[in-house]
Amino acid sequence: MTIVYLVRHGETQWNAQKRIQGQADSPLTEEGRIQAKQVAMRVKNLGITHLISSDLGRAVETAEILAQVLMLPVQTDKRLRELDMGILEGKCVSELTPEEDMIRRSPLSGTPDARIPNGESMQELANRLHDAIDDLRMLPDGSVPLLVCHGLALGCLIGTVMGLPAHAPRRIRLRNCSLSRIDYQAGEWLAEGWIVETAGDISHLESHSADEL
Ligand SMILES: O=C(O)[C@@H](CO)OP(=O)(O)O
Repeated sequence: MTIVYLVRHGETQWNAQKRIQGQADSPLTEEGRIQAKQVAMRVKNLGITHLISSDLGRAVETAEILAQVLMLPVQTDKRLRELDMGILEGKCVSELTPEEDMIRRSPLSGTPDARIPNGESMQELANRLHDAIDDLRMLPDGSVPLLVCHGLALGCLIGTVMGLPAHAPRRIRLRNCSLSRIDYQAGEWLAEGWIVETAGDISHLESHSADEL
């Protein structure tokens, strides 16, 4: 069985301002760095063997804090990036026009093939994420990778592992530095494939952690 831990990056300046990042970026806040240290302590004794991060700065910054505790190098994989949110990246949610807000919600509200102009669809996001996790099955036996990734990306990954379509409305909360786990099971009793063990656990965080936009 392959075990994969999933961590959403720590709080960023734009998360705190409710400004849309997507594949744009902003640095962690002080709170975000504290969250990263707390999740690092949580996973310290879980036998993590590989630390793989989205190549966006906020994920790498979180992964580097984990790396100091886990004493592992950080590898990056651009397939773990957040949903490309096209023309809305850099905008504050509170400043969106009603039309822009409708566009923002469209990929998250059950509309197949919806995409923010110049962005990507949830199915395209799901495809690259599943390619990334399927590659993890090629790691040597006993490997336990931890991925540092993003809110919409992890929500889509967990939803699709559970059999929901990529465009299904979001029904899971993934706060900054929440911890999730998926396993690849190949036993006789249960359907072969990825299964969700834990999603969105924040019991290791000592103060407020923000939900996604
Ligand atoms: O891109 C963003 O602004 C948010 C969307 O939820 O994602 P994350 O902060 O997890 O990268």
